[in-house]
Amino acid sequence: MTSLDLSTHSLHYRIDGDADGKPWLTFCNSLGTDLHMWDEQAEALSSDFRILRYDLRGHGRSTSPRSPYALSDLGRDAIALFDSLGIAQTHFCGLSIGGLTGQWLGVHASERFNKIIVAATAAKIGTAESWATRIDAVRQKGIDSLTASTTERWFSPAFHVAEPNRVNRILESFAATSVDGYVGCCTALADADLRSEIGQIDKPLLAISGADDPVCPPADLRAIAAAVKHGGHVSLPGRHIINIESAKAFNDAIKAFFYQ
Ligand SMILES: O=C(O)CCC(=O)CC(=O)O
Repeated sequence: MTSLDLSTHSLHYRIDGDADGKPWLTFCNSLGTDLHMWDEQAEALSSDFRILRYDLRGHGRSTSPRSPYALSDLGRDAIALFDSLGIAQTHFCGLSIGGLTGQWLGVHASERFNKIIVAATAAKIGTAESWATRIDAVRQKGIDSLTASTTERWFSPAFHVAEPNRVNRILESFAATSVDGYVGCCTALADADLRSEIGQIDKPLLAISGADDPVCPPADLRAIAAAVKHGGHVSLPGRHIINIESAKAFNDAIKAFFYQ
């Protein structure tokens, strides 16, 4: 297992693709998932990019520092990983809280990035109240108590019926998420509000929405694309975990963005 040890936690990561001068492309996962949510992107893109994927703190095989976390902590985790691997610049793709991390990085560490993709995210996700309710539920009843509602937000019923293995794989990563890590990321989400800052993002940015995403609807992604200096938006069929539900279209949109 490859991981970076920091003073309060360790970050598990994985690199795919050859080291022969190809540009770096970093993927950052969503709440309650792990780096395997990007398996279909890594497979499609690792001949063109050197792919770095990591598990958010408290997710997958990364350990959980004590909560609360701030969005800036998540951004600094990414920078620490780049520094330790000698990555001066990378493209970045993050979904939901991973996309919020991408926005924070675009504002606060623009020089480390080439192009940025943010998917199924917003400059502010949910409300302090909705996150407090989620934190109470997971603390009192455990992560499994959220599985049914999470599945409904993440995937269209038709996709679940057609692709049960792909859905079940990511639900296994959800079930394996530590309560501390999940709660810590919910605290970061409760406080994060980049609406007044994202206008500073000066790198090309592609915002990808799921047309039926009940968490971050297309209007949220359109707003990000409109706020940044060089933004574009595409909407794909599906709900929140759009890189899995519309994997081929997602990969095609990424390729078009990189090669345009
Ligand atoms: O997916 C995320 O990273 C946060 C947004 C959210 O509420 C995810 C979910 O539907 O559980």
